[in-house]
Amino acid sequence: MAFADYQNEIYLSGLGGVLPSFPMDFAELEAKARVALPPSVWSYVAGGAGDEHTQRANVTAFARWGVIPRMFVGAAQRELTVELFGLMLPSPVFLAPVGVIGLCAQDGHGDLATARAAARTGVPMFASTLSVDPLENVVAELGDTPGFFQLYTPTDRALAESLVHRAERAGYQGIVVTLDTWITGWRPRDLAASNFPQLRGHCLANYFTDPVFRAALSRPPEEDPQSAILHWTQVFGSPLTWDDLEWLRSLTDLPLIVKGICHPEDARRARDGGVDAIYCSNHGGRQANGGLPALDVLPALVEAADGLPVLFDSGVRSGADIVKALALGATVVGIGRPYAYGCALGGTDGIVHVLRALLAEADLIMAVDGYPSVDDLVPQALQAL
Ligand SMILES: Cc1cc2nc3c(=O)[nH]c(=O)nc-3n(C[C@H](O)[C@H](O)[C@H](O)COP(=O)(O)O)c2cc1C
Ligand SMILES: O=C(O)C(=O)c1ccccc1
Repeated sequence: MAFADYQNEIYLSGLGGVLPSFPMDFAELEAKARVALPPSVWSYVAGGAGDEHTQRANVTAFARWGVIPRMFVGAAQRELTVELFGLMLPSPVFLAPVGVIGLCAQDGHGDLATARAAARTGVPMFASTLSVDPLENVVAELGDTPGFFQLYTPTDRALAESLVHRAERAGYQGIVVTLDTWITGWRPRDLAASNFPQLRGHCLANYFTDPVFRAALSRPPEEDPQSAILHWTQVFGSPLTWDDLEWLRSLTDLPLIVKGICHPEDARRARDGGVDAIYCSNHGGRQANGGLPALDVLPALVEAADGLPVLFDSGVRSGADIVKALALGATVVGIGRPYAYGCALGGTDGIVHVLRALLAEADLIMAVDGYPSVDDLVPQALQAL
């Protein structure tokens, strides 16, 4: 079934008198999620660093590129499958790690909702360290769809090892180490409301169930959550240096991906240090304001990665954005806030809708513009505006 078929499904349902239950564009999705989410979750998810200039720039960067239409191509069938670490993925997108996705679902189990959406669409899930449900329970919902575990490297190396080995045993297919969030960026929306979900004990299940984390506490988290939260603040983030890469690499034989890379020299060094993929991202502008849009650094990173896969996220809001990121060299493209909003509106169904809508649009652009496969999406398919 082609991704574009979602369009036919929607029109056919309309002929039967059934209108779509979910928004068809990002602006409406965001507006409805704002109403659906508790204010504290909304501000955490929607907000970013500083005056959110970088967050907006991530989005507007896409508008500076245009896809050049080609005719007489006859792109009746499109090929959107991609290969990543020997896995055949049905589409070139993935669900980026979103730490509070658990809180976005009406039932408070958004990590499970995301895993079920991944299972239904074949879109891989990158499961955050910060989840409502433990990583073992999340991967159990994925069926045959691959899961990757995103690690926030704790200061306690034994805890890092424990988390990675749990992820391996549970069946994750790779480890993503996020480098840009060992400390929290300056986030005015959250500061104004003194709102930081983890400090209220949310999304800490992976720590509270971890034997190494628990061994460091004098009383278990179930009896004394405040002390457990305090301990979490002490171990959460480690300011890694290049000297730590060898240790990170030694933690697992699974594919190792480093997230938050924005400089070609960092991509080269990570490559030399033995990582399996580079993940180009500025964390959706949540960490440091005043930075470059992630899309603008992508081409140089792809060149520096020298054949290693390059994962990309930050600012993807439409199928057109997916097409452009692929053309600029991304191997796979990460969806962030849009699926959190889908989760807010309809749990698993809402996330499945967001993914299907994004993929249908990408597929239809490839059909209309004459780029029948992901391999045809090269920089020459775009013109800078
Ligand atoms: C609410 C929220 C929580 C996030 N939590 C994590 C996380 O736990 N780990 C991580 O590596 N990235 C996290 N991210 C960053 C995303 O993986 C991704 O880089 C970002 O959402 C991309 O920007 P966009 O959503 O604006 O497209 C989070 C993003 C949001 C919006
Ligand atoms: O909110 C985030 O983006 C996030 O991933 C995070 C997690 C822990 C501390 C600070 C930020």
